[in-house]
Amino acid sequence: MPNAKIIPPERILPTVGQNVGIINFSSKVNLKFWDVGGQESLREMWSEYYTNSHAIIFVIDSTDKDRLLDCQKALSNIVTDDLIEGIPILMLANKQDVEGAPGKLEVEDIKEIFNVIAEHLDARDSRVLPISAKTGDGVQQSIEWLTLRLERNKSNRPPIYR
Ligand SMILES: Nc1nc2c(ncn2[C@@H]2O[C@H](COP(=O)(O)OP(=O)(O)OP(=O)(O)O)[C@@H](O)[C@H]2O)c(=O)[nH]1
Ligand SMILES: [Mg+2]
Repeated sequence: MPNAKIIPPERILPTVGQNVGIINFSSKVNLKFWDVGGQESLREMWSEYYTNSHAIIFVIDSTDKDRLLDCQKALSNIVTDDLIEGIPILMLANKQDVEGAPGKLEVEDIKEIFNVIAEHLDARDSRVLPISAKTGDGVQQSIEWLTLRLERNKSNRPPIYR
């Protein structure tokens, strides 16, 4: 994103509380993000956010095959919660910049696995997109996808006007 703040990798620590960020997507649309921790012990807090969320972004480490099953379980728990009924879910296959890691998953494989979970979501929009948080590749497209879905889901979850 052109106006995004870059945080040096050595300053990124596991999230324990929450990080809040705002992206001014256009003159009319501001997106507010709550970045919450993914550690097992912190997951029970996720549902606290559901009623006030307009979308969920689920970030997957594409270089870590061993944690895929864990990701699947976590995502299944999210999508079966009634509190998020109808809201778009974007799954990001992150770390696409890493070449040739032994445990790396192809985006196609990630899509296949996560689409099986997403199939259970009635009319809800969901998508797996490749990104690199490090290089920024794919981030713009992901935000565009999401913004379009938020627009579509406006009557179900109206935006907050300020
Ligand atoms: N190469 C590469 N490294 C990344 C990328 N995204 C994150 N990392 C690195 O991966 C490590 C973990 O990143 P975090 O952002 O802490 O991961 P997280 O999913 O937020 O972890 P929790 O806060 O515990 O949920 C850090 O060392 C990051 O610098 C990426 O796209 N490419
Ligand atoms: Mg984090």
